[in-house]
Amino acid sequence: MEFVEYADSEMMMIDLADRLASELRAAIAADGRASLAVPGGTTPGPVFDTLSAISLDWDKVHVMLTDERWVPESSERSNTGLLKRRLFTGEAARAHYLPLYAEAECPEEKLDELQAQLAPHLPLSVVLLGMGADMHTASIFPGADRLDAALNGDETLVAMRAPGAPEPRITLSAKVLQDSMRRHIVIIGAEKRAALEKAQSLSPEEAPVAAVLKGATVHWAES
Ligand SMILES: O=C(O)[C@H](O)[C@@H](O)[C@H](O)[C@H](O)COP(=O)(O)O
Repeated sequence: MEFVEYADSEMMMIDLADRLASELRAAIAADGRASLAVPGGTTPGPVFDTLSAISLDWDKVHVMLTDERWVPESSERSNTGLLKRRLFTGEAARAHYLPLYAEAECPEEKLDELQAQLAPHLPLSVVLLGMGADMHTASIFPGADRLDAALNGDETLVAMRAPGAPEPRITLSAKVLQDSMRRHIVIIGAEKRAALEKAQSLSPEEAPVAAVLKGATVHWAES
């Protein structure tokens, strides 16, 4: 694991966007196309703002979420809504979106359909992840109902219900995340830095982010 510390989060977001763009260009040069997975939540918005303005062959890029809350796009909690507002605009409007949500009461009803859409775009070329102070990443939460399947199973997508998550989640499995050789984790603040340090000595069951640290680059700023 590489740890990169920045003087402030603004510099971090710009540098991270540039790195992601470079890695997407490299994947396109090597394979003729690229696939990118990004998180939702409150941290990555500024990365998307910068990345969306960068010129590259976005029409050769397929983008998916690392995880989604099982809510319609119109919900303010929708990660899809976040991407459509802040990533799929400007240059990146030409990218192709692979959804992790479809209209249904619960994610289990749509798992097969959604997984089939993702399959042609795996392994992922580039992955950006967030992390919670509880050391979850994507929607792989400690104490979640299908934590073992998400950490140790062969499924691409796992439906999760976790203590503290207001709605059902759907998440890429640790296997899918580990299969990407270009993996970045972006965190802000002293609490998350301490949680990341703690996670390095815990099991993935206790600290799910531990399952994706090997080979990852962690980007951190105090604020
Ligand atoms: O749906 C989500 O919330 C994200 O996809 C999730 O994986 C996020 O990366 C962590 O929960 C950290 O969230 P913050 O960046 O808001 O702290």
